[in-house]
Amino acid sequence: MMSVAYDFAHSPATAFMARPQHLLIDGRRVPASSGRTFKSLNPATGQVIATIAEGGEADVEHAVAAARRAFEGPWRTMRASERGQILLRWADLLKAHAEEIIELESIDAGKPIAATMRQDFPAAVDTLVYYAGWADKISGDVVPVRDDALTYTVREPVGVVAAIVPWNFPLMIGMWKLAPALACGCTLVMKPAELTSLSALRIAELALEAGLPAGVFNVVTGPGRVVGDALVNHPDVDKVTFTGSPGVGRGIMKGAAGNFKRVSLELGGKSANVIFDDADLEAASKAAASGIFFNAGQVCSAGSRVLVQEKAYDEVVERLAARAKSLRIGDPLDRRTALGPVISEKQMKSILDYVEIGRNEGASLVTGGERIGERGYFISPAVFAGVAHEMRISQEEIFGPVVSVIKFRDEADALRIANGTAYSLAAGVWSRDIGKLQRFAKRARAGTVWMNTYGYTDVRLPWGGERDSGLGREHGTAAIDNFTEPKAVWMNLAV
Ligand SMILES: NC(=O)C1=CN([C@@H]2O[C@H](COP(=O)(O)OP(=O)(O)OC[C@H]3O[C@@H](n4cnc5c(N)ncnc54)[C@H](O)[C@@H]3O)[C@@H](O)[C@H]2O)C=CC1
Ligand SMILES: CCCCCC(=O)O
Repeated sequence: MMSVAYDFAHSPATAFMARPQHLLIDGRRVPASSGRTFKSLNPATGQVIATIAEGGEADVEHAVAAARRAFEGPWRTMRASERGQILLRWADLLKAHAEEIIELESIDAGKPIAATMRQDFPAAVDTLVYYAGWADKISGDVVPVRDDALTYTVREPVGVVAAIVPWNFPLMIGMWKLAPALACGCTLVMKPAELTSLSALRIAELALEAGLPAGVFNVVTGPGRVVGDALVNHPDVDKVTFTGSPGVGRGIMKGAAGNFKRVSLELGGKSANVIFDDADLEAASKAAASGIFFNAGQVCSAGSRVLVQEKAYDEVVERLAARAKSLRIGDPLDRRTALGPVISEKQMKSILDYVEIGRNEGASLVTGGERIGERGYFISPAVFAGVAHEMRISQEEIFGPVVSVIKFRDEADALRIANGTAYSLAAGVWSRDIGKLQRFAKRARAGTVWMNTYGYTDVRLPWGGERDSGLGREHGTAAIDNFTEPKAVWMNLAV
């Protein structure tokens, strides 16, 4: 899709970033009411790449009002098949602008461009096409209750949705929220993470080109504690769909109580990747390395704990360290790069603090865990061995390229450790014994379990967890339930 000789300096993405990045409300790019802006930095260089409108409460008010008008007007009254056609046209436009969008996302989020091309962009388009197909297939049932009545159900769009998106997969996770909500007939106000606003603004422009009516999809950029908070507390927002930290998630649940708006939360993770000593250790170690170092470990379902049975422990530690040392670290726009920077100086310091914590707790740092260079936010991939289950680096989400390798005795011990954190988003298990695999999957507290593989997601399967990993599920039919409300109808047939 993108040749190595691609000229980024004169690319459409560079031209887009050079424009003042206004909000997108009611079909128009408008400056923030306050006129204030903030700078967006390239995590690979620390340099300013764009000037973004800093939305505030007044802008949220305008956006929610526009979304309400669009919901009560063109979008809800449009034929569902026509909604689906618009979403398909949007998908075609995204594909026609693939290079620009991939470049934008890679620069803005510091993502290795080969990964954005292979994972983020295709997953976003697949999600949009999948839910475009759903648009005219959301139906209820006729439920025969009594002879003198016609009783049936319908599923109706929940209304105006606030979508609050994190910085680790802005395009993909943003589309996980956008596509089903729009297919169900809802309208949205999206608040991208302030660190990664660009792809949301660009795809919103393309949605208008595809024929999405003004006001159906609005983007208000700006700080979470202002714009996000205003959306969560807004009385005319019917639903909040959020992906981010458990702390913010708790605040959202409290704010939503005002008008009992619906809430779905995709939060943190500290997923265990469990390797029994009868597993294919080469395959398991390779997948375990990808499971933590993909996206520089900034993945909620990252396999940040690798649990290894006693006999295989030293070999797996050795293999993981070798993989970590072999990763090509560098410019996200270089297709050969495997590991890019983490998202910000703040995140880099947080991760390096955890490396110190691990050392001070007595874990053994086998490799990595240091800042690379002075430019950008690069951290060498870290492998900790001798990690005890109770250590902070085994209990707390680091959200960076740091893996804790923990030894276990038997199946019961593996399950106890795997289930022994506040999270339950995902888990992996490796063995040649199908009984072990199934017994683990049956008891693992995880929304997703991978057997002899790790990390895959697909919009057709439910995604999410419980406790500090969230509330509810995204994807598949779960998303249709998220963005619609069932209504029962009784029609009297008595003469
Ligand atoms: N379960 C999942 O799929 C994912 C979960 N995460 C979790 O998110 C965290 C990393 O992402 P961050 O952006 O640092 O999380 P964050 O919670 O700080 O921010 C996420 C989003 O919430 C907004 N926000 C911040 N404060 C807010 C408030 N008071 N009210 C409303 N919105 C607010 C931010 O602007 C951003 O758009 C990690 O804890 C990670 O585990 C991240 C990605 C995926
Ligand atoms: C490729 C899988 C990414 C899932 C989104 C997350 O857990 O951060």
